[in-house]
Amino acid sequence: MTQQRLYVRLLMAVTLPLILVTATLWPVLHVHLETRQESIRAETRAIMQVGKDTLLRDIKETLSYALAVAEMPIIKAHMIGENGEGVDSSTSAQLTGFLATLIEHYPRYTKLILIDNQGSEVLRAPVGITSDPRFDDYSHASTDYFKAASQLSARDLYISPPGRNLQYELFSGEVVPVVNVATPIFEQGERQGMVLLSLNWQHLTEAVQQAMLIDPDAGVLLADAQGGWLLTEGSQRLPMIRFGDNYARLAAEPWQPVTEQDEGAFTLGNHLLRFQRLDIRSEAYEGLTGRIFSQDDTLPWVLGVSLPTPTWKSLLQDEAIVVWFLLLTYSTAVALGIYWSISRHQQRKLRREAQQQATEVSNLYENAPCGYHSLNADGVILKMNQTELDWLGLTRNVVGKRSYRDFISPDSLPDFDAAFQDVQAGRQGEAECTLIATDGHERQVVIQGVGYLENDRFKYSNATVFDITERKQLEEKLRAQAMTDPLTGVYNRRYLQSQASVEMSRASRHQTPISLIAIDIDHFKHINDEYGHDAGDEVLKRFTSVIQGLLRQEDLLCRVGGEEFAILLPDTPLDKAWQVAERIRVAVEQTQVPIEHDDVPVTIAITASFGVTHIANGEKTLKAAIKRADSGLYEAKDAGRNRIVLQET
Ligand SMILES: Nc1nc2c(ncn2[C@@H]2O[C@H](COP(=O)(O)OP(=O)(O)OP(=O)(O)O)[C@@H](O)[C@H]2O)c(=O)[nH]1
Repeated sequence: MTQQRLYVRLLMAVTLPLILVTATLWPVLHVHLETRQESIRAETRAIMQVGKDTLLRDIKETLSYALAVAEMPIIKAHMIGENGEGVDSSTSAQLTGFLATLIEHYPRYTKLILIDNQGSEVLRAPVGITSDPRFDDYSHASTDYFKAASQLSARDLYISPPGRNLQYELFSGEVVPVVNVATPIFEQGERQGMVLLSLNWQHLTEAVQQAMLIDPDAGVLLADAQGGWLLTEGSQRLPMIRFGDNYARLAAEPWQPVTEQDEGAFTLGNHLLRFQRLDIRSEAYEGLTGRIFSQDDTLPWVLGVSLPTPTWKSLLQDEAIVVWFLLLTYSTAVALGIYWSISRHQQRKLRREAQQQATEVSNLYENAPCGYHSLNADGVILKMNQTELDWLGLTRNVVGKRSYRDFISPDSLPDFDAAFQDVQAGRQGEAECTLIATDGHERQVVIQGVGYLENDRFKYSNATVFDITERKQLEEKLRAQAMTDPLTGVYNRRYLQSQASVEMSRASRHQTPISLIAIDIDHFKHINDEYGHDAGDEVLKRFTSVIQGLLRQEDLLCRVGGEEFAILLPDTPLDKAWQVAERIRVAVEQTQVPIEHDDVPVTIAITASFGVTHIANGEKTLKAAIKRADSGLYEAKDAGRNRIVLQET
């Protein structure tokens, strides 16, 4: 159970910090990601603008260039000459050189041709480059630009679709697409011919691409209205696509949204694609030109740029420091969590063990086989264990209210007070006392106390209380056994000796008489011999019982030998002692002791002989008195037994 709780805590320690740290860092990272996404959007906008500017600038320059050529007086004059009285050969050579210089100066133009109204070339630069490798007769009459430009007014322009139809140029064996720009030449209100200026489309698109690839991750898209790919290089997503391929078919997914709106941006996979449709006919050219014509189905073009969008993965890959910080934060949080779980588990374990120990100690204290208590300087109970409370029949309410002395028997109080004084002085104190419970029950105890002092001032005492009642009772029993005869229960000779000196000195002090009777059962040997030893024992018991029934409390009956007894009679003169002896003699004589002999009930009659003497004041020991009494006893035996003989001192 405890182990399971530890596992749950460890699980929480791992998951909770992860959740908390993630919850804290998530919004920050999210904002960071959004900022980066926003910056990517802004970057695509900027790249688009650069691309668009580059494209339109080159187109615009081409248009201006074509118009400028058509407006040049020398060219107009040359065309009038061509159409009329003829041209001067030197002027023609001069013009050819001039046009060749123009083309050489601007390498992005592949050719410049002056064409008459019939479609025949008048002049071209550079000389030797045909409009198409398949043309031999230099006639442009069937071309799209000738047909279109023949219909145009002054300053109108025709732009052919890039690389459409036969508008290619051959450079060093490589065919490159071109855009043909044609504009009519008017002079004196008459159409004198047209100017054809071919723009190297590859040159233009490379310039556009170069401008747009300011971010090496950028991908450039340029397609015509039909989805024809207008770049010489492939795109990032379609590296194999080449000029003229059908982008709309090869990349239907991004193409679809492009056809639905003029401009916009959308996310495709992990790329952001921004696009804009450009119709060069409607772009403003600052009033330089008249109308601009082209083939309707190829315009507008679509210019686009794609940039990889930041993802969580790319964000973390780019932000190595953030990743390390995150890992450090996570591992620190998890480590702290694990440390917290384990230390808490250990703490709980230690607390549980401490509680268990405290309970055990408390149980030991409360239910110890001895009493414990603490008293203040006035002897008032400050603390008492359950054992002692039970002994005294008290409840805990007594704490702080009752004095411990209230439960000490009056005869024990001096000993208790003396011991308590020792304790208050900082010494060990010990006293044997009798405790009296609320129900009057007495208990013999030994109290061992020790005092606690602060700055030599007594604060409280701690005492251990041992119940010695049983020991006392045992001692008493042993003491009684040591003083009594085990067969008859009367006192023995030792007790007689010790007690006699007490009684004799008391008699001497109070000047009172004291007497001694010696008794011996007659022919006791015969009883033993006749009926057996057990019967003799029975006689002895009955004999003492009869005598005790005739004595006072203070008289002392002792068995001093086998069948010999003595009675010490305090405060008794000799004549009274004789009367007592006579009373006993008669009673013994009348006693019949019933016994079983050979399974037959029989009775034994007994008699006894007595020697009686008085103990004089001043006699120090009993010895002489015993001797006298014995002497009387022997006389009584000798005289026939069952009689009393007095022996004067
Ligand atoms: N049954 C029993 N006999 C005891 C005990 N103590 C002593 N005796 C016996 O008491 C007898 C005493 O006998 P004796 O000293 O000869 O005296 P007696 O037979 O009484 O004769 P007299 O005193 O002359 O009358 C002995 O046989 C002892 O063995 C005892 O505790 N029990």
